[in-house]
Amino acid sequence: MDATVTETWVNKHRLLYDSATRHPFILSIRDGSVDFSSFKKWLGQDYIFVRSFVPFVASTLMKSCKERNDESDMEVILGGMASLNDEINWFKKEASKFHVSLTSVIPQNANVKYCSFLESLTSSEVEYPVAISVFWAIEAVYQESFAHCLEDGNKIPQELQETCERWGNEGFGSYCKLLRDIADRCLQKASPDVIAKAEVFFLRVLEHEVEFWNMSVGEP
Ligand SMILES: Cc1ncc(CN)c(N)n1
Repeated sequence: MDATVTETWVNKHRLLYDSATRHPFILSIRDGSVDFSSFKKWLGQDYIFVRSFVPFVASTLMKSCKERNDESDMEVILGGMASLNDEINWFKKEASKFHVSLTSVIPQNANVKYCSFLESLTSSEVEYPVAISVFWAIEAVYQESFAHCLEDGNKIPQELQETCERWGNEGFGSYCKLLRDIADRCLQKASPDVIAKAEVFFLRVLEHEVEFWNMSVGEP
């Protein structure tokens, strides 16, 4: 069988894809050497990110409703919104466990840039295949990263086990696969221009994800 569009992208951009999904921060969680102050920094910044992610997902849901497409798209995206609601509550719980005050987190440069990138994609001018591909890529990076942490031989600190399971669990993996199938189905029917645009945005997601991890391990 021919490779799907997203498979082609991942293979073609393997180096960047691996930089996003096998980042030193993730590897340090897996091997237990993680610096807890980096983890706390990531926690506070990611809470802000997830709150900005919600309007983007809502705009993707709107685009899906306007398209004449498979009815199940709506359910999958709606399920994604519900899982983001859980994610927000989880961040609040985790922040209080780690004594991180979410109200005093100052968004760092990489986060601000990533959030404004997402905001630009909420425009109705951005085509559904582009938006759904971006949505898949964002979720897939976390799924692949944390699933890697959980693979055999890990030395995840006990306090971070739940974090890895949140995105590395099988259910989240199946949800990402559904998003990927939707993206591939839309891309298959899209014009060459739209496919090319979606690929560029896929690469930008990977770059933003790398910068986000870098920010978590960086100073201050
Ligand atoms: C930066 C980032 N990327 C992805 C996810 C997964 N929703 C997240 N929480 N944060």
